[in-house]
Amino acid sequence: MAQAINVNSEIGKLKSVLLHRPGAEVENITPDTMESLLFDDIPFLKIAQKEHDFFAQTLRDNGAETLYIEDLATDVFAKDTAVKDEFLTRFLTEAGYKHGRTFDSLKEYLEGLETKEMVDKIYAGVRKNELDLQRSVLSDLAGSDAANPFYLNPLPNAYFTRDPQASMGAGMTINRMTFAARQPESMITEYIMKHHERFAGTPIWRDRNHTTRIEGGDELILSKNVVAIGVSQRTSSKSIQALAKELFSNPLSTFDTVLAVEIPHNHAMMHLDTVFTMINYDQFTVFPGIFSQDGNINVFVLKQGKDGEVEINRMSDLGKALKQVLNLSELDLIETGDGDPIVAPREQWNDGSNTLAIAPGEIVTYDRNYVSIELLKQHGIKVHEILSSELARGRGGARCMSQPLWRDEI
Ligand SMILES: NC(=O)NCCC[C@H](N)C(=O)O
Repeated sequence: MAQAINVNSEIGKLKSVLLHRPGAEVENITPDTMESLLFDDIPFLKIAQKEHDFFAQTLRDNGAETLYIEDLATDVFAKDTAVKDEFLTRFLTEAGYKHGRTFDSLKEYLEGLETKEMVDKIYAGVRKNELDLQRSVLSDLAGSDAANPFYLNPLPNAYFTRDPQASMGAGMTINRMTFAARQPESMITEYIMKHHERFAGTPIWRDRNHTTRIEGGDELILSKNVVAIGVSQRTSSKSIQALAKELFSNPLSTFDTVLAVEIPHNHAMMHLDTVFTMINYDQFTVFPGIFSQDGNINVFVLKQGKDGEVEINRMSDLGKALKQVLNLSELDLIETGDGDPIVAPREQWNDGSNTLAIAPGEIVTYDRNYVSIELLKQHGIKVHEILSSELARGRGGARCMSQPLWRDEI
């Protein structure tokens, strides 16, 4: 079987990447549900799609294959109705439906659609008025569920393909996500990884059947041996340690070091990649707000210890830790918004730190963060600017919107 995934850095030339084009799910965000759906505003879908197409075209123009997760899911379910049936049963069960009237009607409704339409519906959500059940299900009429106009909630964060899974070496983690709003997304990944011929034989370092949480925005591949993982609002220290153990012991893994970086636990900095990205062999973007007054941060170097256990070394200087684990003599940490107390948090909020490297020293980033962009250019970085008026309202940038599947070695 041909290897499907090869990601041994954040910066190797990008050859293949997984995307999701925002769809009807974005138009199912309402002012009441915005917060629980992890949005700060309601994007204008038509423009968001144009911006996303521009992003995808930028990647293709620079030599990357763009694969859409919704197309891969459609391939899987169109090919095998038993797999589609099993997926729907599990999807509805995880959404809280047991066999019975609502479960059966939802399943029948989704099965009755063309497969691509069904996949789009899984993302968009199913409104109650799409099924004719209103007078026979008490929970539709009374109690807290009655207020929700959806039987299946929309998945508007799906265009942030970075998070439900993470390519790592030749394998992948399929993630148990933190919030209910995003948990269903990684089930779609699970079915693609298990059943799409392109991914047959791909090692899964960690699956989603866990109670401890991890999200791809926290998983950064620094080299063939080193991953950095954020201890964040979305990723717990327990899951990092468990993943480290797996990476250190699995013969298919080349990783021997995990750098756990503890960042503030809040919505603006929900993942490590919202405050820190690798853009060249020795250059990184960093948001200064993650450091204490004296410039420190909790960084933990995890290595293989005795008897299959993990050995942990605590540090407080991010630059020193990076130099140590990557064997670098020099390091260029480029501050978002040039470290200005007004510009830095403004540009970080709109994902100025969330750059996607498409080759060493060459990145894609939102056009709106012009102070950071100018600074990056001064540091010798080649910048491809993408449109950001609507996409940014979901609080994620170019790295968040992409899941590399193949990068050339550096
Ligand atoms: N890697 C990332 O930072 N992804 C951005 C995710 C934004 C999305 N609204 C979320 O809160 O999960």
